[in-house]
Amino acid sequence: MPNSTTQTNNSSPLSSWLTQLPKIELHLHLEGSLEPQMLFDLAVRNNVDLPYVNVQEVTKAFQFTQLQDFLDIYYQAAQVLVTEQDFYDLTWAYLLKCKEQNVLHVEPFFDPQTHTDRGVAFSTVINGIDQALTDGKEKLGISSELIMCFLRHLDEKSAFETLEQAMPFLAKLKGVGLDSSELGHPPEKFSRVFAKARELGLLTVAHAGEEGPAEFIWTAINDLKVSRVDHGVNAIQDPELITYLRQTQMPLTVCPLSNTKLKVFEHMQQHNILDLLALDICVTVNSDDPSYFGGYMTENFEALAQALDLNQTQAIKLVQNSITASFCDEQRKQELTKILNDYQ
Ligand code: HPA
Ligand SMILES: [Zn+2]
Repeated sequence: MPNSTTQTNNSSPLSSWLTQLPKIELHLHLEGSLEPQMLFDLAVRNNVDLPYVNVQEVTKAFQFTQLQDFLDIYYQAAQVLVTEQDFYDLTWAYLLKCKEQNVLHVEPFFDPQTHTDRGVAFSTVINGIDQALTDGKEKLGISSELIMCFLRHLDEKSAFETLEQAMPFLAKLKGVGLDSSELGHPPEKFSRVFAKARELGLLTVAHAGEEGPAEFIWTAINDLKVSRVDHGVNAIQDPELITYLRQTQMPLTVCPLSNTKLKVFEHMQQHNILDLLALDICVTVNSDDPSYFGGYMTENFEALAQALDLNQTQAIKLVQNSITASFCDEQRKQELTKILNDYQ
């Protein structure tokens, strides 16, 4: 156990302990796990023109410092995803990374409108992803639940059309979410489509309080009736909301490296995740868009260890929170809890 002055590095005891720590990921955009090499490989495979000629140029383009600049690049890169095999390969590569980092259960997001709006069939997207998740369960032992996100910069009509397209595939979906540009697009814009999704038996989550105000967290909870808030770090601006989150144990899926890359916090030392944990809020650690933000699950935990002296007790609590907040069944939750307890 490191003391408060211990600096971790990739070969420190804490670092290898964090790599082997059983983990759960609840906030991951599959399109955000598209690594530069796969981006180039798929561009060649599908004959898609990219504005970059090599990995160095991609790295240079990834120097964004706010959500919208990131999203512009993220949507452009997603254009290389065309066939069912592409969506399979993307998802499978993410699952292999999970295996490497002992991530045992995942609840990834995908953005169908990013693909259907350029002519890719909904079935192509979901079948490729679903087949990889099925194989991930069988061959890697990684359990999963899939969440379909609506793009909040698009209108309600487009979200309804997307839900309609999802109807034949409801058995492959656990829930719906809301992502993309937060400012100017409050959760209540999607109250009716979320109500319809709930009627269909889907759970709901929404990005809120990342760049947007605490008010958006309230409306995600009250209007969209979410089971978890994605990001939610701006809850700290509203003491009443903090009390509510503690009393209800409403989970927040926090993404440390994403928040510093997009300047929600200037430096990791200023990140509030451990303050929220100390306040007994159900915070969890997640990677968001790992190929854009500098790391997967282990790197996010490591960043907290380096900047905020995260200790083993806190890390275990963060994973336990993820198990509690997950959408898997009780039996799987018990299995995951046992694996975590055996690790301690
Ligand atoms: O961090 C995010 N915020 C909003 N939308 C997103 N889509 C992918 N990543 C994000
Ligand atoms: Zn996100």
